Amino acid sequence: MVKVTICGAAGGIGQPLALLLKQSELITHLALYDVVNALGVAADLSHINTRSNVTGHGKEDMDEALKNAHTVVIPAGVPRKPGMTRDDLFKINAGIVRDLAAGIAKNCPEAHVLIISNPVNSTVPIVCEVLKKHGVFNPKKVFGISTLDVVRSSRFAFEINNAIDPQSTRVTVIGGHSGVTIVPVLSQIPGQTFTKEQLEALTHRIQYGGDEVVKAKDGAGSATLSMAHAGARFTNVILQATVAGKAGLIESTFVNLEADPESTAGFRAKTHLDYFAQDVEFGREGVSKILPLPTLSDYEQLLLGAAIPELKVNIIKGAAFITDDAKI
Ligand SMILES: NC(=O)C1=CN([C@@H]2O[C@H](COP(=O)(O)OP(=O)(O)OC[C@H]3O[C@@H](n4cnc5c(N)ncnc54)[C@H](O)[C@@H]3O)[C@@H](O)[C@H]2O)C=CC1
Ligand SMILES: O=C([O-])CC(=O)C(=O)O
Repeated sequence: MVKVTICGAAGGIGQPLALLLKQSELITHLALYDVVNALGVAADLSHINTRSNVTGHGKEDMDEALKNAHTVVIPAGVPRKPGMTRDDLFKINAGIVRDLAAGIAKNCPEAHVLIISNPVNSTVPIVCEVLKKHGVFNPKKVFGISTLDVVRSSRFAFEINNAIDPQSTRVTVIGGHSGVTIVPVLSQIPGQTFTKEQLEALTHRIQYGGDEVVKAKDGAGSATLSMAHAGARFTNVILQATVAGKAGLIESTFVNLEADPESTAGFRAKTHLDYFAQDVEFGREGVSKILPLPTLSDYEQLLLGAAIPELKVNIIKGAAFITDDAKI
């Protein structure tokens, strides 16, 4: 039995993500949890002729939705409106993610937890702290989904240089998932021939790709379809590695560096960061290896230098939200 639960399944991301995951041969049970309309979305999706069973779970049914899940994907929470930063979402989303993490600790403590809800740089530490409080934290199994930054990098690079195949070119994106904390390592794209101006414009567009969508949607939310694509891509990688046992799969993702203490010891000593987005190789248990940082150009070194202080503030804010007397 491979049960995948989506929390926030009736939302802008949740619905297309559920649709994409309904295509997966590796999922036997797709559980859709939301505080509104989960039953309707589940009934609709359940008519699609693939093998997985679909169940819908409303507000009072979180425990059943999460019970024995193999993987939990979390796009629950509010999206941005124009003029907001991702950090502005903390006020509402921190509490939502905290309560879902407590539900995971209780109902599926062994699950792989894939977090989409923003601000990812803070919501991932929140989930980890809650799981720690319940004594069930496994750093190899908690991931911030930063795949949309990777997807945008390949697509935007292709728009400048058509020789780069947008589907097969995987760009490493390190740091975090907001503004200057997003550091695309474009120097490592094979055959890249960007001018300095192109490189700077491309980097800026990737760092602020989310704002491009927020502005275009003009008050109706942020990226949903491209995020569902990115979320399904990452979830499928996790399932391929953990269920099908496929070796050698690599994606950039925001993780707790305790997932691979040996290979990250030097980086942690230098930066004092406990979380970072970096290329990860996956295995049966989740993180198999956090790969060493790729060689960075001088420009990318500067970007990393700018990312670290903001990342640190975001991480501390998330972890500090789960205090000793936090209601979990
Ligand atoms: N990691 C990334 O790259 C990206 C992250 N996001 C983030 O994803 C989140 C969701 O975005 P959208 O789907 O566009 O928002 P949305 O508002 O369309 O959907 C969110 C869903 O979460 C549900 N929800 C709220 N509280 C809940 C709770 N306690 N338990 C279960 N479900 C709950 C809502 O009822 C709603 O259906 C936002 O925080 C957004 O910033 C969005 C795009 C990219
Ligand atoms: O920009 C936002 O608020 C949503 C997001 O994380 C993205 O599109 O990268």
